[in-house]
Amino acid sequence: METTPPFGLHQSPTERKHPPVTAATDHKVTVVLTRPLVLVGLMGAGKTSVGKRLAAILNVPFRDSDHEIEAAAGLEVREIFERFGEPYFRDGEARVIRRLLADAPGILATGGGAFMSEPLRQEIARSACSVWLDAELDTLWQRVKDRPTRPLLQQPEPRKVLAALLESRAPVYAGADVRVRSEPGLSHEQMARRILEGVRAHDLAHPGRPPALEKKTG
Ligand SMILES: Nc1ncnc2c1ncn2[C@@H]1O[C@H](COP(=O)(O)OP(=O)(O)O)[C@@H](O)[C@H]1O
Ligand SMILES: O=C(O)C1=C[C@@H](OP(=O)(O)O)[C@@H](O)[C@H](O)C1
Ligand SMILES: [Mg+2]
Repeated sequence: METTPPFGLHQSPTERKHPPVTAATDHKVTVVLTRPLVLVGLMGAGKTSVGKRLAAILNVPFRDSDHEIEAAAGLEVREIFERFGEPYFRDGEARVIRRLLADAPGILATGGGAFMSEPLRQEIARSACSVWLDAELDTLWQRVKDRPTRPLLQQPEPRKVLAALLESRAPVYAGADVRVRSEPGLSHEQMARRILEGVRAHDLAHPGRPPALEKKTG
């Protein structure tokens, strides 16, 4: 069983406006998150729960756009949909994500619909590294079916709704920088470590861009 983080983390000097945040150290190697990791994917993919685990491993801030919207509105996502409608929610979601993208680099879990916005995708591409948590319909359904919190699924035949969303959104999620498959049986911890591997592989494959995870020794 893995018990130690893959590496410690120090925020390095970057061009961001926020000061460095000192984080866990591990051995002599430190790693700096130079831009946010933005988790995208359908409801139930694990953006919120795996994202929290990932942030804990890296000892960086965790933010969830749904949570931020709820805190700002003083209402649950379901209530915002009911009282003000989806377009109102999407406006708030875009505003919140823009704000969080400008924040100190950390893990940002988005709501499953956020990445459908072309302008937001462009902003995420400029200032972050996006990671698609890609799970099969059966896996997603098992995870969301008993919860009343997702307004898009509070209708007849919710599994069909989820299937249709997966079909229409998957090609858009596929535009994320990194794709990590969420297979049944993989724990949150294993998923978080897969994400780190994926981001490192993406960094190596794109030497022209500063890496999202910068390794430092000493
Ligand atoms: N890899 C995983 N292993 C086990 N359970 C998971 C995994 N990923 C997500 N879950 C569970 O599925 C449910 C939905 O996950 P959540 O993180 O809220 O997804 P999202 O934010 O993408 O909608 C939660 O109960 C969560 O604990
Ligand atoms: O897919 C979507 O459009 C939505 C996903 C939800 O977040 P999760 O993906 O975290 O469940 C939440 O933002 C809202 O219910 C709409
Ligand atoms: Mg979530």
